[in-house]
Amino acid sequence: MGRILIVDDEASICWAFREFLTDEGHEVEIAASAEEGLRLANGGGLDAVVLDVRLPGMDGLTAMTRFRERIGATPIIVITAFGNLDTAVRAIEGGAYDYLVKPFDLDQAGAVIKRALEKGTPSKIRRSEPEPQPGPETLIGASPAMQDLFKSIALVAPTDVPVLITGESGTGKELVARAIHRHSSRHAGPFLPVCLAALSPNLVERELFGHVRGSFTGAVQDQKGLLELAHGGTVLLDEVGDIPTLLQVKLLRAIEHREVTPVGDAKPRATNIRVVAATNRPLAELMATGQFRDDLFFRLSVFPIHLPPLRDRPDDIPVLAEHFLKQSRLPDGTDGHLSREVLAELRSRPWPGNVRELRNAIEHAAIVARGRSIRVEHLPTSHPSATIARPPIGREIQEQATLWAHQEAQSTTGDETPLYERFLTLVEPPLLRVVLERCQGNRAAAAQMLGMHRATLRQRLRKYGVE
Ligand SMILES: Nc1ncnc2c1ncn2[C@@H]1O[C@H](COP(=O)(O)OP(=O)(O)OP(=O)(O)O)[C@@H](O)[C@H]1O
Repeated sequence: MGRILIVDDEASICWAFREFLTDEGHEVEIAASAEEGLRLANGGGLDAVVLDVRLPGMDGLTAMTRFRERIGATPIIVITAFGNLDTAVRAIEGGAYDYLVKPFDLDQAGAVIKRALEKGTPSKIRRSEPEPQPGPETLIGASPAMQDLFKSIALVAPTDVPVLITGESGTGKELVARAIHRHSSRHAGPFLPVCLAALSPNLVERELFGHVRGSFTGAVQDQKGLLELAHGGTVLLDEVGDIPTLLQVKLLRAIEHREVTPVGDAKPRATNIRVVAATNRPLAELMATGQFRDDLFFRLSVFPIHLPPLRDRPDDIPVLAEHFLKQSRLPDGTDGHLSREVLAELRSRPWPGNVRELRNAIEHAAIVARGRSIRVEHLPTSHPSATIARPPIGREIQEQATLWAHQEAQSTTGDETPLYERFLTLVEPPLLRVVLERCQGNRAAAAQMLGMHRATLRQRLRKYGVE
């Protein structure tokens, strides 16, 4: 049990905390401002502090340093009413044990306090500069998913572990990778993105690892690869699922041993890089089909971050749209806000191209509106939801079949039916049904379309009970 100081100017929150924590057997002190909290902290004997960011007078983040002088490593849990990446990073860097975004429930807060009392605060404390005005690299978001994302970035950035960012095209994977780099100790080093899907397979090796003179026709001089050029910084391996299988071992070696061997060279060279990988294809499925090595996957995904599609986080649409409007050199005469009708229209669209498509739509509308307020008719026409990017269906079937085969091959349920037979029972009936339908029930035509003898077709239809 501990003595906990709550610093919040909202009386209802203090009251709720007092009730809840006293019931749990803790002793609770309340302060309505940072100044009052600091005075109470002077008395010593605290086991944890819960500190709101927005306070009258001195704000919570500024007060953190002062609290640290008084309470040493005692855990501080920060509460914020709205989160952005800057708040998250400053809270974590200031040595906050964790932070809670309002509204939170008391059970959640209680669990965080309990963990803090058990484990204490991580010792690494570093000051950060507040982020400048929002710019093209600022991550914007108001949804719970984005709040979680800010927290993940704040937690993972100062470490050196590899991060795997997944999400559909245009959800902001590269922006997240840049934010991780910017808030890491490597921020003064280079950030080098490489899109593996854009390189031909034989170029990938040279691009990543470099080459030495004479290693192939045209190699007139030594050339460092990206993994060496990024020494001291971060490499973003975009579309990492597209890296040729043979190179995956070499990449794993580079990450694990921090060394690269250029094409045509025998001696490895040391390189100190952090790898962030991104993909919009599910790597687990590529692994199932043998296109992606398990060991590389586990190495890259030490800290996975998933970015949900924009249609699943509509609360981000208004803040993103107004951010893009401000970025698009707002003409005079508008106040930078969008009307209720425009916001409603934006929220109703499916955004298959995600945030990228939204940004393009706002830029388009700003041009068409020519300095006046944007109206619904200024927006480009919406694409129907059917255009939501899906992988080619053949590939999907192959991936599903592979997953199924892995599962069945391991299964011990004792089904006596041979595996091949069971597989056909899954895939044949829909095929036969569709073909028969197309041939309007004419079995001879269906057999011809299927390339199957009529008697075989008849026998299969009977077996599956297809009419
Ligand atoms: N949360 C966000 N806040 C502000 N801008 C964003 C956000 N998410 C995405 N964007 C903007 O949307 C565009 C696409 O983002 P980004 O290139 O990072 O996506 P991606 O997921 O890497 O896409 P792809 O898979 O096609 O490479 C960029 O202009 C980026 O600045």
